[in-house]
Amino acid sequence: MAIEGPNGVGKTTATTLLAARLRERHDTPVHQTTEPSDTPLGRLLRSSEAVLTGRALALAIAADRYAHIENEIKPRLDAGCHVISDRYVQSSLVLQRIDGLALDEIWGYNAYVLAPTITFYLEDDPRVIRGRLETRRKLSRLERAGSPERELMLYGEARDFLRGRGWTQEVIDCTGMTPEQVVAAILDRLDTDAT
Ligand SMILES: Nc1ncnc2c1ncn2[C@@H]1O[C@H](COP(=O)(O)OP(=O)(O)O)[C@@H](O)[C@H]1O
Ligand SMILES: Cc1cn([C@H]2C[C@H](O)[C@@H](COP(=O)(O)OP(=O)(O)O)O2)c(=O)[nH]c1=O
Repeated sequence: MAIEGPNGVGKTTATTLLAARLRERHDTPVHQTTEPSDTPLGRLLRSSEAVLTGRALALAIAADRYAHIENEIKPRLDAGCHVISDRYVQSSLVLQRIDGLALDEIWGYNAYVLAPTITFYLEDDPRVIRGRLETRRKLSRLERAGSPERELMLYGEARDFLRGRGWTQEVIDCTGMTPEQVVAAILDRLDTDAT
């Protein structure tokens, strides 16, 4: 499954907590991962954002994603793990648009990825998200170029786009929720699907 949403909404917090709660509940192993991937290529991308922009970044991010799927996600799924990714294709459908690309072009680079069983989109009041970003010491180039309002809007468009392609998606309205409550809402939805 994938956890998505604007910078600062709480993706990493929720992904980590969700992995912990799933580990407590199930015998099935849980693998927590992130994009860009935790590999030399992923780390290179994170440190190159000033010089890697637009189409070059979109292609490099897509290459990292395909390698992530082949080398990490698929083998874990084949071994029977639950895999939770903090960011996935939808991040490209939002961030690469902020970087000047059209949705169709970005999708063209990502069209062969493995569709998640479900994607959770975290949303919150943009003022709350902005308040959190202001406490970060250093914002990335794309964090500075975008805004919580714009990212929320573009995530909505990404969702419409993927709905047309049959992807299973769920919005979690995190307004006023603690991380535990956010994860409880995700687990509720997973339990509903399981019954
Ligand atoms: N539900 C929440 N309520 C209050 N603060 C939160 C919540 N979720 C995350 N945070 C805090 O907000 C900040 C950004 O969270 P993070 O998980 O890093 O966001 P993201 O991965 O989406 O950029 C962190 O300081 C985190 O502790
Ligand atoms: C996953 C993904 C990341 N990125 C970029 C945005 C950021 O500059 C960088 C790192 O992502 P980000 O999640 O913001 O990093 P961190 O975990 O350090 O907060 O990768 C894209 O441009 N497109 C993508 O699809």
